[in-house]
Amino acid sequence: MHFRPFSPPLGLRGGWEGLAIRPQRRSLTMLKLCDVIKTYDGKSEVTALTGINLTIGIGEMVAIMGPSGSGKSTLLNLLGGLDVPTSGQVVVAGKDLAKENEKERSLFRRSKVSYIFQAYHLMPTLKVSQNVALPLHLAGVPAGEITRKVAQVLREVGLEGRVNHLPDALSGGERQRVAIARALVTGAPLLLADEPTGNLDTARGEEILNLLRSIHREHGTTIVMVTHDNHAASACERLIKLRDGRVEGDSYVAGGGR
Ligand SMILES: Nc1ncnc2c1ncn2[C@@H]1O[C@H](COP(=O)(O)OP(=O)(O)OP(=O)(O)O)[C@@H](O)[C@H]1O
Repeated sequence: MHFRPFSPPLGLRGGWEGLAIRPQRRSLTMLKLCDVIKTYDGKSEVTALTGINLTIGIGEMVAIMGPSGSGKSTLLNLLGGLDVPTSGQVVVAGKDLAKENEKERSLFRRSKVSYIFQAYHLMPTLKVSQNVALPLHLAGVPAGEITRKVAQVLREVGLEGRVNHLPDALSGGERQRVAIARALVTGAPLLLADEPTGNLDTARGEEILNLLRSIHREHGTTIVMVTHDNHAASACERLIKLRDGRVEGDSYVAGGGR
């Protein structure tokens, strides 16, 4: 991978915010973290994140890497509103999530954030089309609209021939494509991915990365992906490295995200 150092060029002393490969989107902020600290209470207190400051623009595709225990999952949980910081601010799509109650955060998550995971997390007793339809049913979308949207996203991920299969009858790559279709169907502007290629062989992993890149390009979805894999990270435009709960590096990837 070739990284461009993450420092503003002359004339952009205010920072990267506003600098754009596609300026109409990048000038707007999707995620902003200010002085974020996250500690977990237990027998002894663990500080998982310590003083994170980060801005991610609308339409960016970002990889988060770091050793085990460096705080990647904790960060992803905060970005998705699944957890709140111990102190500091996490603003997602203009909303300070710590100021919302659990019900408001849950409604916010449903419309703005979608997830994919290493282990797919599909409902084993539901067919492909039913798995993909689930978030729309939960949101009370009318049946006709659900049928149309599900067919559309299944076409987009190349699974139109698998609508009536159960997850068990699919390959790992196909299961991840179902999970991506389920993420896509709500039209959420932020997609959080936790090791999305972690269970796949190289070829299947490449297909998933290509699909994510295409979603990012076609829909302008902001994608934040935790990964241990350098190759997966190079599919992104920007790499944020965590170590010991801090941002150790933040750089743009030459040719990433294309
Ligand atoms: N619910 C929790 N309670 C207590 N400590 C936790 C909890 N979740 C995470 N931690 C601790 O916080 C630190 C950061 O954990 P986190 O899971 O965010 O790291 P990670 O970079 O995602 O690790 P991995 O790559 O192994 O998944 C670790 O020291 C972990 O043990």
